[in-house]
Amino acid sequence: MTSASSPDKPLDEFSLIRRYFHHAARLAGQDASVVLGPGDDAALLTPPAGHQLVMTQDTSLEGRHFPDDMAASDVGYRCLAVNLSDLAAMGATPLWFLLSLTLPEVNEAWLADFSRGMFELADASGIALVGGDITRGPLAISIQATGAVPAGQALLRSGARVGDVICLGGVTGAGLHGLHLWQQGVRQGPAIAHFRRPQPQLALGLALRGVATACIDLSDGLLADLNHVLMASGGLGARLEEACLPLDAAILRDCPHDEQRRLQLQGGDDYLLLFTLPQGVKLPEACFAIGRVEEQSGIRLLTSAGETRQLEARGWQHFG
Ligand SMILES: Nc1ncnc2c1ncn2[C@@H]1O[C@H](COP(=O)(O)OP(=O)(O)O)[C@@H](O)[C@H]1O
Ligand SMILES: Cc1ncc(C[n+]2csc(CCOP(=O)(O)OP(=O)(O)O)c2C)c(N)n1
Ligand SMILES: [Mg+2]
Repeated sequence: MTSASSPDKPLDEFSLIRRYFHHAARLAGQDASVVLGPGDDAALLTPPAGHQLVMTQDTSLEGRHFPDDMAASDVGYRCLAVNLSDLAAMGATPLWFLLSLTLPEVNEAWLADFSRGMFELADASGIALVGGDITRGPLAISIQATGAVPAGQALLRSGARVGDVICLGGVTGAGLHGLHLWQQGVRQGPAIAHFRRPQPQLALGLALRGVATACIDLSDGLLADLNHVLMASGGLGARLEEACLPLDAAILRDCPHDEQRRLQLQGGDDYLLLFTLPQGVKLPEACFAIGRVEEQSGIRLLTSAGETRQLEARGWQHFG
C-alpha cells in the first residue's frame, strides 16, 4: 500500500464507510433478502426458504497473501474471490458478505480503487456487502461470505469413495507461478492475471451439486487439498496418473522439470475446484480426470514410465 495521504483532513470512519462501502443502496429493490444492509448495529437478512446457509471467512494480509505493491483494485477483487471460491466448493449460491478492514491510514485513492475492484466481482457474482468493520492498524482484509444451498445438497469434503475419479476444474500451478513472476518484476501475462484476480468456479460448483461425491477448492496446493478430502472421507488414499495431470503451457515453457512438478502439485493460490465423481459419470467441460480414490492411504503417482512413486501431501502452511 502506498502512503500518499490526502492534504485535506482525512475522512472520519463513518463518512468513509458511506462513501466507499454503502453499496446497499445500489442493491435496493434488486435483492429483497437484504432487509437492512450497512448502517444499523447489524445486518438483517432473510434466508431463502428451503435452503441451508453456507458461511466462510478468509483473511488476506499484505505481504503474506498479496504483495505490498499490488494495485488496490486487484487486492479488493482477490480478497473477495478467495471467499467466493470456498462457496463454490460447497456448491453454494453467493448471497451476502461482511468486510472487516484494518487500514494504516485513510488513503482515499486506495479505498476508491479497492472498493471498485471488490464490487466488480461482487456485482458479477450477485453477492451483496451487508456490513463490516473498520479499524486502524497494519493493512488486513477479512471477508465473511454467506451463500445458500438447497437443504441437504451441499458438496462436502467427506463424501469420496474408493473407485471415484479425482477431477480438477482447470490447470494447476498458475497461482504460484504468477507470484514468482511478480517477485521477478513481471506484471503481465496469464499467470499474473490468475494471481491478481483468481476466478472462483461458482458455476462449476452449482453444476456439481448432486453429481460430485466430494469437493474442495485449491488454496494450499493440489496434494495438500486432495489430502484434506481423503482424510475427511475416512482416511482413503489416491493414485494420480502423471500422463493425465494437465501442465500449464507457460510453466512448461519457462520452468525446469522439478519446478514444473512442484508448481503443479504443491503450488498454492490456484482457487480451482478439485472434486470426485463416481465412476462412469461424465466429466464437466474443461475439467480433467487425474486419478482414482483408493483404499490404501497416501497419495501415489503412476509415472509416465510406468513406475509408482509415493508423494508427500505438502503444500502451503502458515505455521510449521
Ligand atoms: N479460528 C477458527 N475457528 C474455527 N474454525 C476455524 C478457524 N479457522 C479455520 N477454521 C475452520 O477450519 C476449516 C479449514 O479452514 P481453512 O484451512 O482456512 O480452509 P479453507 O481453505 O477452506 O479456507 C474450515 O471449516 C474453517 O471454518
Ligand atoms: C505475498 C505472497 N506471498 C505468498 C503467497 C502464497 N500464499 C499465501 S497464503 C497461501 C495459501 C492460502 O491462504 P490461506 O490463508 O491458507 O487460505 P485458506 O487455505 O484458508 O483459503 C499461499 C499459497 C501469496 N499469495 N502472496
Ligand atoms: Mg480459510
